[in-house]
Amino acid sequence: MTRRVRITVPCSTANIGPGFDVLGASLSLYLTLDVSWLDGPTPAATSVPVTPYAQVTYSGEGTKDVSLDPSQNLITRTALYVLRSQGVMAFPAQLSIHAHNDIPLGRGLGSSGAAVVAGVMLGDVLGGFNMSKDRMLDYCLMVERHPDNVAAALIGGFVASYLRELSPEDTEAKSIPLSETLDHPMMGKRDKPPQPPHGIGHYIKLNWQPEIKAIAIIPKFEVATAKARAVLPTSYDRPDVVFNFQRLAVLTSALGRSPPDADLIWQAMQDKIHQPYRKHLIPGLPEVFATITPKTYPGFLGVCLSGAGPTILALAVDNFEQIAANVQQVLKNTGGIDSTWTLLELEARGAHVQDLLPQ
Ligand SMILES: Nc1ncnc2c1ncn2[C@@H]1O[C@H](COP(=O)(O)OP(=O)(O)OP(=O)(O)O)[C@@H](O)[C@H]1O
Ligand SMILES: N[C@@H](CCO)C(=O)O
Repeated sequence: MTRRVRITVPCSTANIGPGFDVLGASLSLYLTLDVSWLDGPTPAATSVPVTPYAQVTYSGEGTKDVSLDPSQNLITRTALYVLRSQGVMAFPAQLSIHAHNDIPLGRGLGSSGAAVVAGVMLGDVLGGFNMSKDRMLDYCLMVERHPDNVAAALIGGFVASYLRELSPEDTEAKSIPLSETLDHPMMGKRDKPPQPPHGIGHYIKLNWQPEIKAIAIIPKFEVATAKARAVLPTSYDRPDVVFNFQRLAVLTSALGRSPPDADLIWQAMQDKIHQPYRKHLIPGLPEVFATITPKTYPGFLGVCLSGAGPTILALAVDNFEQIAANVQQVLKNTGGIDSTWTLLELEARGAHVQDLLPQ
């Protein structure tokens, strides 16, 4: 019998100023997969075709760039990793996947995190594994190593997360799939990749006042996360670390208070760990940070780089159009950068799978 499901994954903003690789919030832009396949016995390891087959179609953001080859596409590669690590060596028969993506790629809104979460959920549903979200997070962290985006996209809401320190054996197992499964031409292999260690990622949902909205000002160019991580130093001075700790502790509570305290939040969203090193990747960013304060716009709460950038995220309870227009103008005038903007809300639900009626 043909089975049909829809997988919905929200975008996410990571860091929110001082919470580098710690804080994430899922927001109301989505990647959806409409999936159908012939539900039946899974192929035995010895009878699998070397090349995985799935009919993949795609619309929305990234249509020109994203590969439709299931052995190249991040979503299908991740799904295959989940399946193969549990002994299911191929996709089911007559698998068809239509991805519709509203999350712009390489802009700091967690497009890769959403693709990884979608891939893990796809592998789970195709294999019928019924994994818990905690276990899915382990799988996500085998592919995307910082937990902030994937934890927020998977769980939903405003999320703080950390990675457990792994034993040497677990660390070894954790390093295998990335190199052997995703970065290598694994699709020709019949070996079963190792499963992730259990409990790699830990998280807690934090309160976020629903009146706080996220204005995403999205420059019309991409910054690859790998490039934006490569510019960061490998060690920091103690005053800079303490500066971030102090603000991070305050911010995790401040965004949950009503009414939000604009002065407290604006200060608490300052950062010395990643934004100063990334500013040359986004011309005009220092001017944006210097120009817009709670004094210049009532209702404005704070501003930061979204994830690794280049999107700028302004939090506010009012004056959304004016704040967005001001950021766009500063980016244009000082950096020569064109941008679009959109108003997003916290998405509390996180990634989910919906059964659809067979056609
Ligand atoms: N829907 C998708 N389908 C397939 N691959 C995708 C999809 N979305 C993103 N990717 C892959 O992820 C890459 C972008 O990842 P990158 O980490 O650089 O940016 P980001 O996730 O948008 O930003 P950030 O991590 O800062 O939030 C794309 O170039 C593409 O390879
Ligand atoms: N915490 C990550 C998020 C980007 O995916 C970073 O800032 O590099």
